[in-house]
Amino acid sequence: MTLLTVEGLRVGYGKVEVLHGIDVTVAPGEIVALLGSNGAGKTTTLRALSGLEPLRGGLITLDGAAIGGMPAHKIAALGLAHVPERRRLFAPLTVEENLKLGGYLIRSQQAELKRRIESMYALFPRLLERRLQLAGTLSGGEQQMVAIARALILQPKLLVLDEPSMGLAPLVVRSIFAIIKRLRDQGMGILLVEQNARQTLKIADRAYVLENGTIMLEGDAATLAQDRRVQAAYLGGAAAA
Ligand SMILES: Nc1ncnc2c1ncn2[C@@H]1O[C@H](COP(=O)(O)OP(=O)(O)OP(=O)(O)O)[C@@H](O)[C@H]1O
Repeated sequence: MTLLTVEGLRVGYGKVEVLHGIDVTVAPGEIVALLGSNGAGKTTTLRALSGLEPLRGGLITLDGAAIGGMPAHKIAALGLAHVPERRRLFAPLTVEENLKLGGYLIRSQQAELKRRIESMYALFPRLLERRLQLAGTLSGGEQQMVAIARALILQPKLLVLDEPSMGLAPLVVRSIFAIIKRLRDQGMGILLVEQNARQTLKIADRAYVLENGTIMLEGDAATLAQDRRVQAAYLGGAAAA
């Protein structure tokens, strides 16, 4: 069964086409990595899936619903949650206020929203300790936890994450990746954009390598980690440990 199907996705900015017809699938309970160097089109792909960039061509299906071209809030309501690059929290608001904003689509159901926020504190106990702290004063790792928790409030089927490890210490990256694995094990589909190819290929089930808006390689993550082209371009030339 496929949760997300992307076929022939084309996106551009002005006169420049950035994605030249890419195909991606994600199954429930699967971590799929999207790797590629700077400017390859990874962020653009995630933004197009979430309805934040208009499509120039292609089909996107989420759990059987054609979502390509829908407005972002409708796509979110159908079960796709996006954790954007650099987290984009509301810095002058508290942790809890940020989580409440994540639940905007269920804001009329106060008891349910409260229950879901409590479940986020169970997943990220650190956020319970910091619930009244302003998001802008949190550490980078704590901010990433808020960004993920905020996306999870709507109980998505598919979570797309844009470089969650960016700027974080290795220990913090490990704990964020452990949470991502846990979500996968609960049946969520995960599409993960990362520059940190070595660690990402260790937790991913499958991966795609995007270069200049085209998928150059795809396959199961363990096989790609052994691929000489992937090792040369993304793993510093060394065999993946
Ligand atoms: N708003 C925009 N307007 C014009 N060009 C853009 C815009 N956003 C991205 N681009 C261009 O589209 C291309 C793909 O960018 P994108 O951010 O998707 O790449 P990326 O793979 O996520 O790179 P990085 O790893 O550096 O974040 C780049 O050439 C970039 O300059």
